[in-house]
Amino acid sequence: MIHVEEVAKSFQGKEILRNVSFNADRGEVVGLLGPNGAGKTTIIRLLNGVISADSGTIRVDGLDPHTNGNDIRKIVGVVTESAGLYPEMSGRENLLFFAKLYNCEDRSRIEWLLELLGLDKYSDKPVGVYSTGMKKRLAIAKAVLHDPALLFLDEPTNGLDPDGIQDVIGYLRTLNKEQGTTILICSHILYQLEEVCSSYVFLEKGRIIERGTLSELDARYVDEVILHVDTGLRTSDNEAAGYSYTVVGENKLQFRLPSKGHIPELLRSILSESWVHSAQIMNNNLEALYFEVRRRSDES
Ligand SMILES: Nc1ncnc2c1ncn2[C@@H]1O[C@H](COP(=O)(O)OP(=O)(O)OP(=O)(O)O)[C@@H](O)[C@H]1O
Repeated sequence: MIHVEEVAKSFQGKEILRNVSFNADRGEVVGLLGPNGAGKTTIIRLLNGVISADSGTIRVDGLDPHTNGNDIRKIVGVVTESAGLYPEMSGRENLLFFAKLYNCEDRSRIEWLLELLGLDKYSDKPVGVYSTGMKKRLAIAKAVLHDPALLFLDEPTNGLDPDGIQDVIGYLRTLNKEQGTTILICSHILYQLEEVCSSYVFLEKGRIIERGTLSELDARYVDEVILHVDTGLRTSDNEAAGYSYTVVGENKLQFRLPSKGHIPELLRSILSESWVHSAQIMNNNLEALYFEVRRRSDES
């Protein structure tokens, strides 16, 4: 669905993207993760045909954004920081206005989207009084009015509280599952969206430093397992089943194990002495992997 190969882009002689290559298959949710200024928004603008690449190949559903920008914009929805909503108009009026503008007026879809995004109760209120989260949700509704096959989201969780983030994750997951929408999400705090992404592309200073699914990244980057066990166990030598531990909180022990294969043996041993309420691997979530990928990239 998205094919990017060896793309380069400079602004005023300054290289912003270099040798950028990645793919997204139909129905995938890809997270594009990188710090401020890495070039994430520039990639969205290239994919959407708003700007052109200096070199390399870009295809969106087989189309070249440089020459087929208008066709691409028919099948793509974009959610950016500036949603371009009219504050004096209600949520419903905004959606109706843009649906007419885009030539896709479908009142039942507008009502469905207002309900899906939890805005039906506020649909008659002016957007000027909406909270940041409500505006963000309305921006998503606006972007998918024409039922796009592809959705690009630039920092969709900026300014949202934890409830708002959970809501956005839920809506994106529904759109992906129910409509089969392929989604590209750009963020510098993407680990909030870990539950919705199927794979990740890591961008740093305009270069792709890593890509893969969470389990592929886990296999590549997690050499030892840092395990936190919530247990009543205490031993005089700070060891359990031959593994040493450090106490990192009330009833919380931290073990460093050579691999996941050692976890059952360790837990069996602890359980024979005391209770265990939980055991959690701390270094294989997206946040931990993100920092590890960047650390190793800095070293090389
Ligand atoms: N039109 C432009 N003219 C000149 N420089 C630009 C232009 N657009 C982007 N840049 C520069 O390109 C770099 C990458 O910008 P971009 O907005 O793509 O980064 P980003 O990864 O989306 O960052 P953020 O997380 O802050 O949104 C920045 O240094 C930015 O100043």
